[in-house]
Amino acid sequence: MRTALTIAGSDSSGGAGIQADIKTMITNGVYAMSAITALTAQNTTGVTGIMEVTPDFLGEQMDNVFTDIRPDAVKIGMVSSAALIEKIAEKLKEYQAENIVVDPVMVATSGAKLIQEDAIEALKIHLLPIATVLTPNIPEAEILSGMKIENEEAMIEAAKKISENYHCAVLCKGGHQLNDANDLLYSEGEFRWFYGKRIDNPNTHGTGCTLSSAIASNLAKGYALETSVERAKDYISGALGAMLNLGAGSGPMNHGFDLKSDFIEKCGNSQQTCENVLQRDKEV
Ligand SMILES: Nc1ncnc2c1ncn2[C@@H]1O[C@H](COP(=O)(O)OP(=O)(O)OP(=O)(O)O)[C@@H](O)[C@H]1O
Ligand SMILES: Cc1ncc(COP(=O)(O)O)c(N)n1
Repeated sequence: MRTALTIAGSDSSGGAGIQADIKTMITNGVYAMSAITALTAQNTTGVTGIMEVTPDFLGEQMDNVFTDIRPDAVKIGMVSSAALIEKIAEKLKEYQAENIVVDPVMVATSGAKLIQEDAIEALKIHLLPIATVLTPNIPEAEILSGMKIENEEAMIEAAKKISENYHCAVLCKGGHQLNDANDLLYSEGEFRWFYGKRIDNPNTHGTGCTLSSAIASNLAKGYALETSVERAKDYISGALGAMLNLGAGSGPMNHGFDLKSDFIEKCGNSQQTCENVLQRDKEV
């Protein structure tokens, strides 16, 4: 069985972070492991507390994983401090980790800041250059590229700039755009759009975590980057289209979505999503 490791923060409400990553990895057919960077006390309405682990303890978790069940892919989510980022980079290099997906989590859907200011610089210096693919949303891509993104041309320009500056592929996610939920992949000088109809679902807690974990799972299974993104986009459309509605704020998605339910009508990739997800379920 193929394996994946998530290095991220725990979300007590189960919608984002480590919990979303593990749910996604299991349903995408890989064995899931975790190295936890911080505990957060949060729910669908907000984050009330963050307790970081020490860099040494994070390193110890990674040592235990890599020296026993080596991950075929690694997903990195919330890492709030520069010292933790440096430790992750050191260990990934030591173990020559492959298929590294970096989701540069900065601000939660609920508005809480999940990264310290100096950690953004550490992210640029230590993690981006070793990433296989980086998955910023639009506000994160604006910070990393230093430019405003107000349309699809600017999305292409920003992704190109980040990719060239940090030598990694960039998937700029369009969930924060006004119209459709189209994501742009810029890799090795080429770009490709992954189109998605905007699903009328206010419960988007953990969409970024879920998408990056689904990409990591597919890379772990040996799919090429473009195919991994395509399959991950189908997965997120299915999970959002299942219209779970829990909690008082922006709620979590349904990872156990049922293909026979009516979600196909609601999600953008329609029949293709259904076929890809059926194929995925067969592989599991
Ligand atoms: N309403 C929606 N309908 C369809 N797809 C969506 C919707 N919202 C987000 N997505 C998709 O979900 C994925 C995550 O995108 P988004 O831009 O929301 O990331 P994010 O802001 O990092 O997520 P998070 O909410 O976890 O912070 C992308 O593939 C995006 O296109
Ligand atoms: C531990 C953790 N990691 C990531 C997010 C971002 O997810 P979202 O933007 O959907 O709140 C979060 N809220 N909590």
